[in-house]
Amino acid sequence: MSTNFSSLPVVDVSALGASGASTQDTTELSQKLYDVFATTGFAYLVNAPLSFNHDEVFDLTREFFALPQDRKMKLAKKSFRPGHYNTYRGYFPTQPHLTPDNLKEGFEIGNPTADHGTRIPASTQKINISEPNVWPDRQIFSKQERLEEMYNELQSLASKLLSLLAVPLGKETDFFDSWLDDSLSTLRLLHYPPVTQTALPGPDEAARLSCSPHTDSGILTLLHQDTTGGLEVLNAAGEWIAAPYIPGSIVVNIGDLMARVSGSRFKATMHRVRAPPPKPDAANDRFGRFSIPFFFEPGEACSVPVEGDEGPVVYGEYVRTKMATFVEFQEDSGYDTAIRRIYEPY
Ligand SMILES: O=C(O)CCC(=O)C(=O)O
Ligand SMILES: [Fe+2]
Repeated sequence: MSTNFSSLPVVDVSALGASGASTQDTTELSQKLYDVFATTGFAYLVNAPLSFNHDEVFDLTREFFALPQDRKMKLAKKSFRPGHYNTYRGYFPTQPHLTPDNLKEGFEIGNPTADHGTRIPASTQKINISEPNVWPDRQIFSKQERLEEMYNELQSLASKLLSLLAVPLGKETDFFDSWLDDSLSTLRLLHYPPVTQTALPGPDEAARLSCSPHTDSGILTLLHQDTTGGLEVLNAAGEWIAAPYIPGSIVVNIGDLMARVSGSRFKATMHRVRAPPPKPDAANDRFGRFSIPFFFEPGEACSVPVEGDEGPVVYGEYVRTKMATFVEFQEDSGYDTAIRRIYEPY
């Protein structure tokens, strides 16, 4: 359980980009990160060393989601299109036939430079977590290379943050290095469509959500969110604290695995997203909220030592156990039949 915070701390990470950062700057940053992960479990990072800004990242996201639905569905995971080979990477559509508090579509990519030649073939595994990425044709989506660069930069930023946590956690400085061999990190573009004004709750009604309360499962998450707002984080008193957009910031939070590795010193804090209201110029802008979480994860074969537990966790097995409970990863999500029922009733 996190502490009783009323807002999220802001951490300046400029020391990560400066080639001449002093040892003192790095030690201070490392202590600061330890403190926020041990209290709120969530923070805003500012001055991160990235080559892209929010405008670029959200223009690219918009370009992807503006593709015609049939082009996006060509990239759909097998659970939505049984004839497809991709089980883990690719597109997932909104699922209005399921609970309404998870209304989102997304596109997920893994390590663009991974060597897929030596991996277990998809046919022997229900979910192939190390499969290659799938992409739209370059003629209809021009930003594949840029997204791959973003993935690599976020992986590098997350790796630097992780390495700073080794010493305050009482580990050797290179403790986490081997974790990142064949890392399974995921970059996920997300679009939460707007809900109608009438579907939004009144002042005394429960929040209408587009992402239900959860903790993230991996090491840590780096999140770009647009200006819409709606992200909320649960404090120890059981209050949902708003985490609005802060210009130029990235939200960071601890995942379940890292909380276990730290012997519960770090907090994997519960969070959720409120449904976005319609845009004032809805006639010209049909989109709701965009966000881009980057889930930083170890390699499939990584043996993760968790404190106070029965033994190390092999990361690939951990992911598969979790995935088996997610409806979008069932062999047949019911998407095709249910969507036909909703849109083609006769
Ligand atoms: O969209 C957001 O702000 C948060 C998304 C999130 O928590 C997730 O995908 O795990
Ligand atoms: Fe999350």
